[in-house]
Amino acid sequence: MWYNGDIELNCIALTVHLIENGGETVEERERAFYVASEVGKLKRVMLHRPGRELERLTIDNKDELLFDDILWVEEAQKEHDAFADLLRDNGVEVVYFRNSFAQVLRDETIRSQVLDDTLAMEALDVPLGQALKRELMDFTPSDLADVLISGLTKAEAVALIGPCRSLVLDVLDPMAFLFRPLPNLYFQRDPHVFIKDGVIISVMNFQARRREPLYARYIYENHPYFKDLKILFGDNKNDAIPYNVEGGDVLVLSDDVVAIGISQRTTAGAVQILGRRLAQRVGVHTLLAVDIPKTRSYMHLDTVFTMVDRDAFTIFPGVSEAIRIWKLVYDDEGELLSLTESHDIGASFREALHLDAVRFIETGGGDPVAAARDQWNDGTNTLSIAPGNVVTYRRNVVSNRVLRENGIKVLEVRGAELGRGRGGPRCMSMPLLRDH
Ligand SMILES: NC(=[NH2+])NCCC[C@H](N)C(=O)O
Repeated sequence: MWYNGDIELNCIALTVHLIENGGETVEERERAFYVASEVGKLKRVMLHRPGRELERLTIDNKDELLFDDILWVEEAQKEHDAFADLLRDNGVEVVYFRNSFAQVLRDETIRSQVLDDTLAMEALDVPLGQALKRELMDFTPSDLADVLISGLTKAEAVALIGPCRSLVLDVLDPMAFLFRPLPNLYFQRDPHVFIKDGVIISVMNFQARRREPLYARYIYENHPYFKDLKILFGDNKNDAIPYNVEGGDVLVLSDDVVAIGISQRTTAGAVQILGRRLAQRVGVHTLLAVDIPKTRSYMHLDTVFTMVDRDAFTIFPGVSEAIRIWKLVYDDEGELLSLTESHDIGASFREALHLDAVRFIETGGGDPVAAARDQWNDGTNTLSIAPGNVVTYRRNVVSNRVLRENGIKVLEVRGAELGRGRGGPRCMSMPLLRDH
């Protein structure tokens, strides 16, 4: 079963243990969320099962919506369900974004604010916006979540509100969107990322994904399950373009070290603000800023570099020469104590992780053609579910073999359709709870 309906999250027991503490019995709740590692045993993850939003893709809009092809939706759903089942079979609890969103939409005030924010992001005229809002307010929370995710065309809007005197409506084709679909939502890694007991709500680089973090923020600010969560970025009006940051660029290496890519999607300015906030709010004092080429095929750091074991990373060799890396160290107040460029990636990671050595396992096993093919199909985008145990797409035959030859346990999932959106198992999952 992939879909647990509206009860999910409410019924994830926040287990209450009664523990003895100096003779006194106190309650301790099991943590609902905490991430201080890239590879510690994965316990809970947020996913989004791709839905009707993918049926909106056409050859004309796919580029703007950040896709390279038109997906066979049913097949993508089957692949995604198999991915979720594999995680469950390995002891990971799966929480669905859509359900959490539907739960916060039960509250009428929140429904109204979400609709105001959604409509304000599109240039609609006021009477049209108001007419739409009136209708959408009457949707069930679950239906409203679906419409907000799958978008609304002019034809659908007209069917909903009836005739409306509006220039905006008149100029649009029937199939044009009044608000856009969110087909990239199944890449859950990007709009939000947990670091310890905090979350970065991303500022997305492209218009096509800007409503994803907006809806995530409503969940984090209102869902009782996320009570006491610290918001690290994205909750004030200055955390906005051009201070972009996307979750695919963030690697939580330990409870004191985070690596962030400077990429097509994340700017150095945002990285520096984040460095200060991470030190002040969640006690992460070291930040490794990793500058990578700014192109679509390497859109995020996790497309060229992921951690597969406590001392091992997989890396796309095509960029290793181009990578530049800086270490930023902060004090508890968020003062920047030092900023140093390093010319040796291995040494930076070894030192930051307090290890004697780190291993780099090359995508494609040193063959440049296999490496480029596998990187494009997310062969470097591995999801660790335990130290030395990763989930990858089956299609990356060479890279999977090389990982195994290096002692990594590889669990494969089909990604023939899912991969056409340019994201792999890591992009599709957002860890909420991991062991250290
Ligand atoms: N963490 C990642 N690498 N995410 C991949 C996201 C792919 C998506 N189509 C986009 O362009 O935004």
